[in-house]
Amino acid sequence: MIRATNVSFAYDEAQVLSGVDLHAASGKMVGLIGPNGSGKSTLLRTLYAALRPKTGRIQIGEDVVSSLSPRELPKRVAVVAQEPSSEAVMSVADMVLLGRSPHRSSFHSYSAEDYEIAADALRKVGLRHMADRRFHTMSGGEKQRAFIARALAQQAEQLLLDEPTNHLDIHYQHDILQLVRSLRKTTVVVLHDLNLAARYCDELVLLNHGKVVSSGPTAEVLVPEVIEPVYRMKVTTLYDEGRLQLVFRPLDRAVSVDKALV
Ligand SMILES: Nc1ncnc2c1ncn2[C@@H]1O[C@H](COP(=O)(O)OP(=O)(O)OP(=O)(O)O)[C@@H](O)[C@H]1O
Repeated sequence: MIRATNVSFAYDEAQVLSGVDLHAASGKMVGLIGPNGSGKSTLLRTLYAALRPKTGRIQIGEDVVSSLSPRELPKRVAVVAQEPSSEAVMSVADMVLLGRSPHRSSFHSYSAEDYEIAADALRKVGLRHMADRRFHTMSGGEKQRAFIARALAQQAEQLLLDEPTNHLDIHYQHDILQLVRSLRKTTVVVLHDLNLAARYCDELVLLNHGKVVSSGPTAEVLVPEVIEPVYRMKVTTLYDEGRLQLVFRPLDRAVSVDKALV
């Protein structure tokens, strides 16, 4: 379980989050959505204690996140963040094995079980055949899948993902989110694509200007009257094989300028 209660955060003087609440129940997948700059990544960083909120509280299960030691935290929470492209010369297998670091004791090498878990994680993201490749020679999409494999190898019950479908083609966007969903971990995932959010998330939290505009079951948040003013787009909802999908159209500029002048 992950719970953020009344979280506020500012970079220097600039207030970025104000009184944000988020709850991901055990085994549920919660999507964090909102326009550019609305505070999604900042909120995610507070969830894994990379940033300390000015006010409010973050709980992972029964524990306040700031009380977890640097060794305990990665056993509880695995993160796939927006990473700067790494030029580190290591094999894909070694990169994924890093996910096992929190589980091995200091000065001990990886166990046979660690290698098996890392191999299994690579298999799950479809990269087992690339285990010996140099990580820095992989494509953006392959790197992204390797980062997800590293998070899987961590075997944490909580999973935090910041735009995990970045760089992935349409097949792997769905493939990765299907995989994440099948894991039944407690997941908070930042997504820009509202149709991916519609398909894979149990619940959504919609941020705008650092505040929660709407939260709850996916189909209750993804309604035109909520989405249109936040994204400034015309939205039509439809059901494809029983699944909610959204179709977007730019607002008529003339109409929106007229409205702004009224
Ligand atoms: N390190 C930083 N120092 C100062 N301001 C920052 C920093 N990181 C982010 N910001 C600002 O905080 C606000 C929220 O940024 P954040 O990255 O959390 O938004 P986001 O919703 O994830 O955006 P995007 O969808 O564009 O990735 C933005 O105005 C951004 O410019």
